[in-house]
Amino acid sequence: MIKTENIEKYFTNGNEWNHVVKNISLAIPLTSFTAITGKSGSGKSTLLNLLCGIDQPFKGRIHINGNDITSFSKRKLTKWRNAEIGIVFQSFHLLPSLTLIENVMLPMEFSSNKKNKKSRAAGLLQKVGLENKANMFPDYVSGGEKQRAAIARALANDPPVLFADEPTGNLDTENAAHIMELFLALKNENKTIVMVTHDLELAGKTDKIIHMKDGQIIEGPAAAPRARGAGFI
Ligand SMILES: Nc1ncnc2c1ncn2[C@@H]1O[C@H](COP(=O)(O)OP(=O)(O)OP(=O)(O)O)[C@@H](O)[C@H]1O
Repeated sequence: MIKTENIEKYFTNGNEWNHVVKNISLAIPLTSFTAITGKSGSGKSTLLNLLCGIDQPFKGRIHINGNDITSFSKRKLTKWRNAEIGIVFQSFHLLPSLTLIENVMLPMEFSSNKKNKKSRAAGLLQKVGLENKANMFPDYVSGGEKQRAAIARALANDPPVLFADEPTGNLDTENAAHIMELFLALKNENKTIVMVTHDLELAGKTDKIIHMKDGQIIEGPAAAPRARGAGFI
């Protein structure tokens, strides 16, 4: 279960405070696929960054699979992130000086399991359909291929939970559909996926939509018929 209790986030520009996440309590069950939608500036990425421990709430608690990540030290949080979650970004964040397979192997370097890194990374690239591009550098593959490599990297340490921030934002419709197929397949392999997206059509393919407005969750577009109870508490 991914659970937040009354989380709050403010940003300041030095003069005034911007209340970006307002007292959000939510619960997302494991092995579900949830979309976070809402207008630009509504707080989607900020909420996602809090859920994956990239950022800290000003107030409130965040529990991921029984871990209160808001109680973790920086060091523990980094270790937890590397082992327990995968993150996919809109702009891929691949290291340009490493080949695709080296990018996928990178998180394994910081894991307790360093065995068979290359064959595990090759298996992940095969899973995302990039077995023939393993030795290419990111600058020489397409946007869709970069994102598939980024997903393979997010899966490097076989985390139960994947967070994705606008993973299809830089892709055309066909590539976006391919990325969605991958996420849906991963959900069927019992991964828990939380994805920020502007795209209501893509969001409609998930189990549940969490709709944000002005830092709060509001009742949004209907969830897909196979919704499995992700929601608010
Ligand atoms: N690091 C930061 N410092 C200051 N303000 C920030 C920071 N990050 C986000 N904000 C502000 O918080 C608000 C919410 O931003 P956020 O990126 O979470 O929105 P969003 O819904 O993801 O928007 P978009 O769809 O455009 O990415 C915005 O007003 C933004 O300017």
